[in-house]
Amino acid sequence: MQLLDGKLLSAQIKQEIAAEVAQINEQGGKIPHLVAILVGNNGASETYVASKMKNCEEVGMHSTLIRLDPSVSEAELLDKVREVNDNPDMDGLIVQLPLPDHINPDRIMETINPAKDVDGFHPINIGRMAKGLPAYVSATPQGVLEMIKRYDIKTAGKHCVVVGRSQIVGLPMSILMQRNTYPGNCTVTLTHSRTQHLEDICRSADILVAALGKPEFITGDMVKEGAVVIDVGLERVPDATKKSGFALKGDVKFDEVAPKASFITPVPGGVGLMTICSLMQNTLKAARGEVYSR
Ligand SMILES: NC(=O)C1=CN([C@@H]2O[C@H](COP(=O)(O)OP(=O)(O)OC[C@H]3O[C@@H](n4cnc5c(N)ncnc54)[C@H](OP(=O)(O)O)[C@@H]3O)[C@@H](O)[C@H]2O)C=CC1
Ligand SMILES: Nc1nc(=O)c2c([nH]1)NC[C@@H]1CN(c3ccc(C(=O)N[C@@H](CCC(=O)O)C(=O)O)cc3)C=[N+]21
Repeated sequence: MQLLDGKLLSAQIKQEIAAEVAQINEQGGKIPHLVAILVGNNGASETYVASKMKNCEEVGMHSTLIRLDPSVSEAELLDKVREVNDNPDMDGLIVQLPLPDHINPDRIMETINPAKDVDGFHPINIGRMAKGLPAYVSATPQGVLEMIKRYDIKTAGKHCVVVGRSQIVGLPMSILMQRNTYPGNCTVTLTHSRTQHLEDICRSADILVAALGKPEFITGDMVKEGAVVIDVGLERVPDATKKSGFALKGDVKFDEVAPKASFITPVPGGVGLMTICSLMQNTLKAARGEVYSR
């Protein structure tokens, strides 16, 4: 079993990004600037957004956090999004999910300028990604692809099973893995809560991507010997022995699954760190006008 080490990879990628930002700086170019909008004060969201901002600063990029009250109206949030769209200094914009129930996330995502949509959530980016055209790719699936590439994992002809069909993780993951490029060329099965015989389908996976948000759902008996196991799940479960009062759990029961897997991601220290790297890579592309010229 080999660990897919998100800590190691993300440190390497951050060095690469830092070198590129330094070069831009020397040449008097535009320093990439990522903006995050955080509505309310959900504990997990606070942590992730803070980490995104901190990572940007560490690689020499600019970052701005816009905090809004949970009672903010959809119209006010849309105005903020348009303000960032219109600010030429701001290259990338993420609106942290989940949003309060009174705000329609689709309306927000459709209002973000696709050229600044470093999350890859705008329908234009999802459509372009599906067609294999230049696009911002959803950060988590892009981070998973980067891991597969950097560990030189073979994907052509393999059966890839994705558990979970969310628009931000499972669905784009399945589209990317079936494309006619590396990493891809898999035969993909996309599963969800209505899937029958899920255990059997998981057992037939050469590459298993768990993104359902149910702590330790994937057990040892659901995994084939030698499978590549990617755990996207990240849940806070109460744990009195921890100072924070919670432990972080993935969707995979690591102790049971790891001995059977050829490669496996840990949680924490796996996919989450790669997600942040993807956001910074996308922001760099945005500042350079690589995907869309601005
Ligand atoms: N590491 C990272 O960077 C990131 C981690 N995450 C984590 O990944 C997990 C998934 O997040 P997200 O995609 O947003 O989740 P969602 O809750 O949006 O989607 C969950 C998906 O899993 C499916 N599902 C739920 N229960 C089952 C089940 N018992 N069997 C099969 N499928 C099931 C749902 O099916 P249905 O469609 O039928 O409801 C749905 O498609 C979470 O733990 C989240 O915290 C998320 C984003 C980034
Ligand atoms: N618009 C938007 N874009 C997102 O990219 C987005 C989002 N909304 N909503 C929530 C999910 C979740 N997400 C993570 C980011 C970093 C870690 C991460 O850094 N994880 C570390 C540390 C975990 C910890 O210590 O809490 C790890 O897994 O090792 C995890 C999860 C981005 N998301």
